[in-house]
Amino acid sequence: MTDTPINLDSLRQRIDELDSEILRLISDRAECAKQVAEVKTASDSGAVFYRPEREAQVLRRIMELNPGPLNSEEMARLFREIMSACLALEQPTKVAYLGPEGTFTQQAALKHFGASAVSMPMAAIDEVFREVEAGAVNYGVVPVENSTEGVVSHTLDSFMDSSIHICGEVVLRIHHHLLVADTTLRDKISRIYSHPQSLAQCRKWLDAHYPRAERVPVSSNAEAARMIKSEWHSAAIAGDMAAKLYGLEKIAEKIEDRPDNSTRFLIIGSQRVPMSGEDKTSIVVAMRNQPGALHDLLEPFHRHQIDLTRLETRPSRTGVWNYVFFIDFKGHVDEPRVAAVLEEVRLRASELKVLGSYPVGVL
Ligand SMILES: O=C(O)C(=O)C[C@]1(C(=O)O)C=C[C@@H](O)C=C1
Repeated sequence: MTDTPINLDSLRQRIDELDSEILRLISDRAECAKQVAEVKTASDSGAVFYRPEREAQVLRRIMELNPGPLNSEEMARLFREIMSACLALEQPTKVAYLGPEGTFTQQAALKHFGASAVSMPMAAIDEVFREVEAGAVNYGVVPVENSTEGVVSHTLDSFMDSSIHICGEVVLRIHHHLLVADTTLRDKISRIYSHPQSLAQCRKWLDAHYPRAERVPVSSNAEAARMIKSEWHSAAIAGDMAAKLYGLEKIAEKIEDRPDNSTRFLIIGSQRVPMSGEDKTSIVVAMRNQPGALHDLLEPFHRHQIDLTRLETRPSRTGVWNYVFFIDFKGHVDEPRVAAVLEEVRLRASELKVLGSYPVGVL
């Protein structure tokens, strides 16, 4: 063998050299981002620093180019953080989310904006909307649908009376754990706290393992985690963030009934987002209460071969129109075929509101 033997010292020396190179490259990138901010500020008095379409393109490109051995999601997560830090140099980004601290919505905000954004918990979904509308924060994060439990109706209702746009989406795998405090008597658990949706998502597991424990619904998983600190006979169902925040121990992990349990969150803001190349559009449509209304609404989508990804019906609160449909489909309002469909739908509907076109979630 002619190869020099590889030893720990020489490998670490190589890692040091690479780190120096990475450090220089990240610093160069950050300098570039600062210059981008100057260009944006010079060309527009109301400069918009966060660009969801560009971020989606950067992450998709990285995932495509990734040579391994790190997997593409992992690599994108690293770049997510680099971009988050670069954006913070341009402008500190304030993000309101449905709190309290430790909820899955906070985890979604972190996943989407990275750790350099400043995230602020709000007590209710409409408060998140209000903070964004008032300009007190730059963006908001709210849950919209869960794969097991369905739609979050508060969020859909909030869109009906708001001028807010959807700027992005993020999908989070939801893993629930049974948590206890160090003072909990584990063989005496008689009460289990959690958000009603989480209790529902773990119903079968609870039936099998704690059939006699009282299930107590509370306003959030994080609140459940906080409450059990002072009750020796209680446990909570919550996620990793809440467990860490309140220093709780997981006595059973991933107890959700469906392994593919996930929640989709929306990023809301006041800007319209240009095309990223792989986009979705959300609209809300009111139709007259007459036979065939749903068919009339969907027919143009079918004819123009536009993929619907979600269709939700909500009772109209005005009383005049009985049907209000929330529709998500693939495509962006700036694409001619999407514009054509929306023109047709506008003629058939009594009201049509485009909630936003935004990049399909990358991470
Ligand atoms: O390209 C831009 O507009 C930038 O501001 C740069 C950058 C980046 O770091 O790549 C940072 C923030 C934006 O949200 C998008 C991208």
